[in-house]
Amino acid sequence: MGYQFVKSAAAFAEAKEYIPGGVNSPVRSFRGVGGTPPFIARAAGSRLYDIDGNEYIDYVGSWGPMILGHAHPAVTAALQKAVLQGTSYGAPTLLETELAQLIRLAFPSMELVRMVNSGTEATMSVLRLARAYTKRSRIVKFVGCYHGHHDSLLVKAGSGAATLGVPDSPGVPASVAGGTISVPYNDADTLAQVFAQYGEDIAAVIIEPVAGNMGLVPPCEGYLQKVRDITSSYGALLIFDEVMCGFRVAYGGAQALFGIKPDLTCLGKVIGGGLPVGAYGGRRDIMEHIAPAGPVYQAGTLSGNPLAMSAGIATLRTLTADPDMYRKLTGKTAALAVGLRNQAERYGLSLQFHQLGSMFGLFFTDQPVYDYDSATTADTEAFAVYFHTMLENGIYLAPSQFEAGFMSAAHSEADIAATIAASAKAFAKVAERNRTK
Ligand SMILES: N[C@H](C=O)CCC(=O)O
Repeated sequence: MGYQFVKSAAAFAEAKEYIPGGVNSPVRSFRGVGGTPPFIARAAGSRLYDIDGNEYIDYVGSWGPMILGHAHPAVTAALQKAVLQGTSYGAPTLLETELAQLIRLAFPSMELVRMVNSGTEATMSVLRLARAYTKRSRIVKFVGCYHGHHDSLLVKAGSGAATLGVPDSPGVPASVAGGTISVPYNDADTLAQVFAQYGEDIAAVIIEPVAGNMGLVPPCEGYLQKVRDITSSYGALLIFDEVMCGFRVAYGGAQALFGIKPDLTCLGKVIGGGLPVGAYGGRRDIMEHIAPAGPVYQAGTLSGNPLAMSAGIATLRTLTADPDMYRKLTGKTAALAVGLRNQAERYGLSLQFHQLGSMFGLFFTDQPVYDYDSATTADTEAFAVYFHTMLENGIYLAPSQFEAGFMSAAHSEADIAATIAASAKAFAKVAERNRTK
């Protein structure tokens, strides 16, 4: 008997009566691949369990935060301890300073750190800061990079927006979007041209240094240094959005991996251990413009929430307790990459498989993928066939090839072998579909 989604289908129908599209974030609806999203009942280690009783090896990891796996004992113990002491105070705690210290140890460029509640909030706040600090108005972003859903950055966005084909959402005022210039990722020449034209009015460049929201697209060699040089020469700030790749491609994120020092950095996901959190930080002279140290207003009732801080601290301390943690994460992800590539080759499929640290991405195209346009040469129908075959064989992937996959410390060699075996079946189906279409 294969996987059944009877209870999930009923739950989805009921959810649509109360929640727009039945979900609280569009990508969860499976709109890009079709079908019913499994409603999840619980998770442990590398596994998800849905309300129909199906079990999955999970490579979504709640879209990145679950680097230790689900319900890791260190995280659940920290949460159990914290919850008994109250869930929110709206007042300073020692936990906030402790997490800020851990973040600065990992990301020395973040001399001061402000906690917020999501990655969107971090990128939204950091743009206000950049505009205030530089007294300039324009922002540059990269086509296909996604920095959350606030107005200034929901312009040529990746993630759910690209998946759904609505890169510019209705409701984003033209006057706001007009202040954001979008340029292709991995193309330093176009960035230089934009600066030649608008450089005196560009407050900041915001970039996912490893683009995880158009699938996984790493920077070309030397590219980030060029972006750093261009921004510095015009006095614009360089903002690394490491919400996704921070603590993923290396403990110190892309800035440690590639040796580039941004002026400001945004974090989220891993630093909350699965609870809602975000953070931004950077050069002290810039961050001291944030209220109450300075005049740039930004606030939050739940910012620095003790549960989120506790889960984040437990996660970062567990990550550093094992000196071999990142070598193992990278090794497992590489083993998955090799296995998938071999299976794809066996079925005569041309795929682009990218991997960096514990992140990976897979594109059904024979073209090299280095930016949004090349990513969208990928065959989304082939991906949908692959995705559903994987799901029905117990492998839970992001329901879009324009989203990265994530390995966790909890994934075992047996999990990886099972994933490669399921991929053989899925690639066979894609090859069959290609023959008959
Ligand atoms: N790519 C998005 C965030 O990282 C996926 C999560 C979402 O949109 O719900």
